[in-house]
Amino acid sequence: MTKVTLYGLDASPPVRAVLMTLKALDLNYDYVLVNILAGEHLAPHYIEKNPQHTVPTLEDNGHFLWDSHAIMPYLVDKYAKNGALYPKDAYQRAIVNQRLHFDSGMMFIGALRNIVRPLLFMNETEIPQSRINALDEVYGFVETFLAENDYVAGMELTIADFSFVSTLTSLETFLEIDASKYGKLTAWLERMKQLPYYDEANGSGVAQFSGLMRSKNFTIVP
Ligand SMILES: N[C@@H](CCC(=O)N[C@@H](CS)C(=O)NCC(=O)O)C(=O)O
Repeated sequence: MTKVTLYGLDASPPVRAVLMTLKALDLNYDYVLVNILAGEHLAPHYIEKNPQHTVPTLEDNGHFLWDSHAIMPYLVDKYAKNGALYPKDAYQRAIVNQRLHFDSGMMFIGALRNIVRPLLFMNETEIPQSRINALDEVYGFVETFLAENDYVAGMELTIADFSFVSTLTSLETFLEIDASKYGKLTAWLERMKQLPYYDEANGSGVAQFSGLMRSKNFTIVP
């Protein structure tokens, strides 16, 4: 029987995106905690697996792969009974890829990491308002993606939804999603929360993330 190993911790958004994929595919997996807050990702045995020392990392049959945006397509291509989560049609797949790049570059690095890294690793407690404004811009883009779609890359659930929901629910720690302004985004979030594996794969981890951030007693400054 197939068994893969995921290295990570629940507070990490890209780890949660991979957890949602594993659950959606109903795959057997081992989960190895890598506590990046305690520096465990810098241990030589972890760097041997992933020299970029990020979480998540996937181990499959002696092979190592990192970056959630590479891991999720791999899992679907290799293990899904059907390709719905990562469509085979070239155009549909390209749309999913575009969304994955949007998450990777604009939402995760451009918006979230810009806020989180100084709080967690540089002992800063003030967040410039301009970084919060970047979140509003992101919410606006996602609202546009959802204008005529039930899910972020079309009418069907895909791995792009897993990336988006893990990042967006984390961004909410810093800027609430205003339902009157972002109706489609709010409705999609509710749809995602109905998934049977949502709480286990994303809900509890995002609560940990949010608690950790709030423990830094940050303030937003002009
Ligand atoms: N694009 C990567 C981002 C991975 C990432 O930056 N993870 C953070 C935790 S959320 C991390 O491992 N930080 C520790 C480090 O960069 O050394 C992905 O989607 O997997």
